[in-house]
Amino acid sequence: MIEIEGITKVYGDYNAVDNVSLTVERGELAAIVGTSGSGKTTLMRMINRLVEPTSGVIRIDGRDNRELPDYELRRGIGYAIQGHGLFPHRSVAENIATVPKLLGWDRKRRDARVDELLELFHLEPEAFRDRMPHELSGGQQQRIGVARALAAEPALLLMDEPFGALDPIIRAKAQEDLIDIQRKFSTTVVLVTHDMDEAILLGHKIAVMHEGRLEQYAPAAEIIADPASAFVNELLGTGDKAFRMLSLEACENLVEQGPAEGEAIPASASLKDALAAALWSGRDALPVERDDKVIGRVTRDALIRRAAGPSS
Ligand SMILES: Nc1ncnc2c1ncn2[C@@H]1O[C@H](COP(=O)(O)OP(=O)(O)OP(=O)(O)O)[C@@H](O)[C@H]1O
Repeated sequence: MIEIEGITKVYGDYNAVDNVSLTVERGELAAIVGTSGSGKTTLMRMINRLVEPTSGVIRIDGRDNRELPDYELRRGIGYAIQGHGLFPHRSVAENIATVPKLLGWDRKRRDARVDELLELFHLEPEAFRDRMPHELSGGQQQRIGVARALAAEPALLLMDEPFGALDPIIRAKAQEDLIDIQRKFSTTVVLVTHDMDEAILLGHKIAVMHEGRLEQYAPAAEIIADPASAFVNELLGTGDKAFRMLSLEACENLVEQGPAEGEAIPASASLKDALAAALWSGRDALPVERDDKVIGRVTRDALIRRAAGPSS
């Protein structure tokens, strides 16, 4: 659990982060979102003390993060950044094993962990462990960057725009990987992004920053239905709200019995994807399937009704 209490960072006479308080529960993913220069990165870097706060306290699992020397604190916290930051003259395996080595893990344990992580990120260990970073694609480098951050099984992972530079397809894959890994290991994650769609997809809670202040900290559904300020509303984009609402729910929540023709949609697909498929294929209803078996249908009318805001 991370408790941020009244944290402020002043540069000159400018409050880059202004009296922010929020708590991230253990095993939760908090997405910090906001415009450029709103203080997202500064706030996150105060958690692992890459930036020292001007005032306020940050506690990690109940302990003030100033109790440990900063290098020791950072060994216990995974950190992944945009552009991955891999060591160019170290192999993939050496990069991933950086923190385990500092922590004194023996060779056998390090090698096993490297292979385990490569497999987790769908990179064949035999083919990848001895490559150098320049022998990888951008998307592969990015995955190695995240694997390195996870290597010592940190309970806490900080990610600063980790998928910012990826193309949309690789980005979607990397986001799925993160969701799987976060669930599997119950890692507490703080992720900085300027992309509201990414925040809604990944965040159990979303922190909206504006000019150093925290405008709202709440689950996505609450932020969409009840934005705390004009700025939050603007960031959500009024025109996109209906679709954002639909993106939060899976088809299985809207399944009904009845006829439907054509290609089925998976029960785990979002309502937004279902509406898109219905509109694109001109169908009034889509079959919904789970484990290759049709379990019912979703209708276009029901999807449209579900997209209506709270005031309608
Ligand atoms: N070391 C520094 N010295 C002076 N000002 C700084 C320093 N680091 C950040 N700032 C300022 O603090 C403000 C917040 O910066 P920060 O990097 O936290 O924003 P951000 O929300 O992460 O932005 P972006 O999305 O563009 O990365 C900015 O106005 C920035 O110029």
